[in-house]
Amino acid sequence: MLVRDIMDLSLEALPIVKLADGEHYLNEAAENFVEGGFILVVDEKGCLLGKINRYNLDQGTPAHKLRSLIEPVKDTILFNENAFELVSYFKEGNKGVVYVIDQEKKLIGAVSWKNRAVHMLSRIKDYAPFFPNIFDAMYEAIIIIDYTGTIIYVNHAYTNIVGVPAGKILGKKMEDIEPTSMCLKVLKGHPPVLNQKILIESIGVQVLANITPFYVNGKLQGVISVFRNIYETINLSDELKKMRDIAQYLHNELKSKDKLPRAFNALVGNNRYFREALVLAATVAPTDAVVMIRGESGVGKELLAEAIHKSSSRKNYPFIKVNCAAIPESLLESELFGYEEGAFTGAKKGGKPGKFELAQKGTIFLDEVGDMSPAMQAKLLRVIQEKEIEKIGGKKTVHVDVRIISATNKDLETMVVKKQFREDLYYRLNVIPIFLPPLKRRKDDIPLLVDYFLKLYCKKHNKGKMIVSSEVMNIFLKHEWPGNIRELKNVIEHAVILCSSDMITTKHLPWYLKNAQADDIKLPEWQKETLPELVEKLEKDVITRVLKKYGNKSSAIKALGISRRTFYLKLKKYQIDISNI
Ligand SMILES: Nc1ncnc2c1ncn2[C@@H]1O[C@H](COP(=O)(O)OP(=O)(O)OP(=O)(O)O)[C@@H](O)[C@H]1O
Repeated sequence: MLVRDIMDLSLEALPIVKLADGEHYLNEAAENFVEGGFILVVDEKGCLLGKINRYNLDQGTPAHKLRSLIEPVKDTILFNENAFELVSYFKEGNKGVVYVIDQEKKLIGAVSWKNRAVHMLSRIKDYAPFFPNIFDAMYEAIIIIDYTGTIIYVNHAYTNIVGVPAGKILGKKMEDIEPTSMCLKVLKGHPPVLNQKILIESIGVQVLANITPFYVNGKLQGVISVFRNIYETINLSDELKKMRDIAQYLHNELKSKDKLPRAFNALVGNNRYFREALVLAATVAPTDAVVMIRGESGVGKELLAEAIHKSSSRKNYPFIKVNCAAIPESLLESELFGYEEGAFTGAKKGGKPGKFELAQKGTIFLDEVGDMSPAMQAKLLRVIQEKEIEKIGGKKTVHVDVRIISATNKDLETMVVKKQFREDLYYRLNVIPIFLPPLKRRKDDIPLLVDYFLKLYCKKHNKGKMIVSSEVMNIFLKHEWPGNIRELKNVIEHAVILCSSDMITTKHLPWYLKNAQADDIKLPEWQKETLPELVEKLEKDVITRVLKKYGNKSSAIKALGISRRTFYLKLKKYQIDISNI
């Protein structure tokens, strides 16, 4: 430790008189320094010239007179000196201050005998007996050689990393153990080594080392080498790289989050694959591209379609949804294209506009598009190609300017191969496919979604803040969520309505989730018995029941599908008394 590291009196705090150009200036500290004692004298460069007794000095004393009053300052120490030099000075009973100067004698500051670090350092010798324990606790290997090149110390980590017991090398010359050792080179004047990869040739181990000489009273005493196994470092740097990749990924995530238009705020989730889908959707939203959203029921396809619409130039025009699976085949055409008055019996007066017409300048969302009949597929293809519709019973065509977003849960590719879905329509609709992952593939989002829906439904049902118990959260995390986010949303609403406290517990869950939990609890009880024990129990139970059901042995043997001999053996084994049957 260097003196500069423990200096406690700064230059400004010292009473200084500066001599310059035949004049002198007292610094602020010196002007307030009214009591007896010494004022330090420096030249115009700040070099320490000596000290003057305060009583011999006042503002009016001419500069040339001051020089004759200067006495030498003995208590100085170099800025870069080892702090222990200073400690020994104070330990000798000296009180007061030691002035710190640099190589050019420029005054830098001072250390007072009240300095806390000085007092601590003066006690360090008390700790000296523990130094071996401290070094052995270190993760880095330490080896020390003295100025003759003799190995005087190695710690535990050294033995572990190098694999040589301390007893085999202590007291030996480094020259004999490792003639090419860097420690020897540093001892002979090679510059200190900092974080360098070094090969310990005698054992073929690569280490990352710091090797430095050490001095006492300015005299070289030896060299200390501190190193760690390079493989550890490689592992650490791999780890670091991984962390960097994660950080980069999160950074991109955040960036992409920032980039997502406001309409996407309705889609809650941070899962990587989910966010990637959103980023793609947000990118294509402002274009007029035809988008197909793929994913299981309840994953948020409609919500995403709406977000795309709301982030497009069509946002001030309608967003019309058509569920192609929910509308009977016979009605789908009139739903989509509308009809003229009198088109068929039962047709409304004045006719009816179709969804395409209603969506004029906006977006039509064709949900479950994979459920369309081949005839409807042909009609839809025509609308996409011609951008025109023909109303049922109508003679004219109507031009439509509508963006199409479709969605399906079906495996359209297989349907195309099996000729169940038109290939040309597939390519028209599937221009930009966006896949939304099912909830079971993004379970990391469950806590976030739970929180979101809790807030939503507590507000809707005028309830205070609620949380879910950890047991409930565990059930949620284990459940496979076949109904995806829709199911989770419903479960939370169900629980919020039933819960009258501030914590949702298992009793507020729908029965099937409660059962999932019950199954889990039962399992360990079952497992108290071994499989053969359970099989025997079941066998006895089945034989007894079959006997009771048929009332006679021959029918029971037939129903059980076993031989007469096996049957009697089992009766004996399980001590089944047939006289009661
Ligand atoms: N990421 C999400 N954040 C918040 N709510 C969501 C999210 N995804 C879906 N939801 C909600 O879940 C419910 C189901 O979503 P949506 O109707 O969009 O799913 P879908 O995939 O279109 O389902 P289906 O195929 O059955 O029509 C909706 O109430 C929706 O608001």
